Amino acid sequence: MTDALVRLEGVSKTYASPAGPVTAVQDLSLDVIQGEILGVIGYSGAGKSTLVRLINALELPTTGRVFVGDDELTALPEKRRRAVRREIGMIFQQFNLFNSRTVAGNVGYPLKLAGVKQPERDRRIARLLDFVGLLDRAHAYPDQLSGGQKQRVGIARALATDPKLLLADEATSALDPETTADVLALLKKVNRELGVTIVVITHEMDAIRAIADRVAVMDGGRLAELGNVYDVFASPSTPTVARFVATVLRDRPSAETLQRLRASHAGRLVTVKVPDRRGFAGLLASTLAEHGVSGEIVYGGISELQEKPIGSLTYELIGSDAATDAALAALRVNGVVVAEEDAE
Ligand SMILES: Nc1ncnc2c1ncn2[C@@H]1O[C@H](COP(=O)(O)OP(=O)(O)OP(=O)(O)O)[C@@H](O)[C@H]1O
Repeated sequence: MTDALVRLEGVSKTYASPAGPVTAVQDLSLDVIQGEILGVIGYSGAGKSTLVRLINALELPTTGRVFVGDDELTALPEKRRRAVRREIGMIFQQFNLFNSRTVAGNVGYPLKLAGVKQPERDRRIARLLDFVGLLDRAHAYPDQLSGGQKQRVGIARALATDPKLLLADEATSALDPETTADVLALLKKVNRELGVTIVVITHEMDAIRAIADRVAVMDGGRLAELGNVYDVFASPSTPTVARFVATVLRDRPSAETLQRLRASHAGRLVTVKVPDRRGFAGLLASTLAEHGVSGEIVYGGISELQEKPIGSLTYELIGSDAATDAALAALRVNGVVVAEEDAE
């Protein structure tokens, strides 16, 4: 295989259900590249969990092929598939810790299963707990820990057997925003310092924005979009993707906001996308001035994604209709993406 650690080729999964067959994943082809953090996002029912179960060999596809490393899961006997599964780290929304075992006991469990003996086991547990910042809680029990600490234990346990691949299934969905940020930062450290390839399954675009290199958007079991996170955020190609992006960037005024803006601004409301290049503000100001149009920012903002600016600004433009049209046309010619907000 090339630089893909996971490869899905034309994968579909159909479940039998009392109401008839349900196709959870449909004709999905996707590579997870060695060393990347791939975000997989989609609304509930989009097929994300099924995708996880197909990658970790808990399910076999109805059609298509799945490769992990050099193994074609779809061609392996169940016993060998189980061995591949043990080499994949998993973390879950509900942490899935043993409440009757200490933190050290939870982290050491996969090592015990793998036959790692004392004192090597203790050494590895200490190293893992140090990595996730919980060395001082080794003897605590899960119910003495916060949600974020529990997920750190989950991450340490998932790393115990030195996996090349970590699957995080809604790993931060049960956490508050601050704790989510900490856990995402830890996942990034796992990726950058240990070289572990990570697939982050989530319905939260914020998580994708924070750590993913690329994002796959699933919609109705299909791959709606796959690309570099900045590109997908900057130019979403389908309405589903645009809705996800809007949840994070909140860069276009909502219908209610627009109504309020209209009540206090009589001019034409126009939103421009902030491009990833310098000189944009100057170009905008000079183009408007040339056409005798004045502009005032009434909504929007600029933030950063993958160290590049992203966002949009809504202007109220005041000038004659003809002059405003000419100014907008000139901006478009110069590559500025301009959208006139609808009257409603
Ligand atoms: N074992 C199963 N038997 C029957 N239908 C299933 C089974 N597992 C999943 N489905 C159906 O397949 C579709 C995709 O489910 P899946 O759990 O993969 O989506 P998801 O994106 O992970 O959603 P959520 O975020 O709600 O978990 C849904 O319509 C679901 O009802």
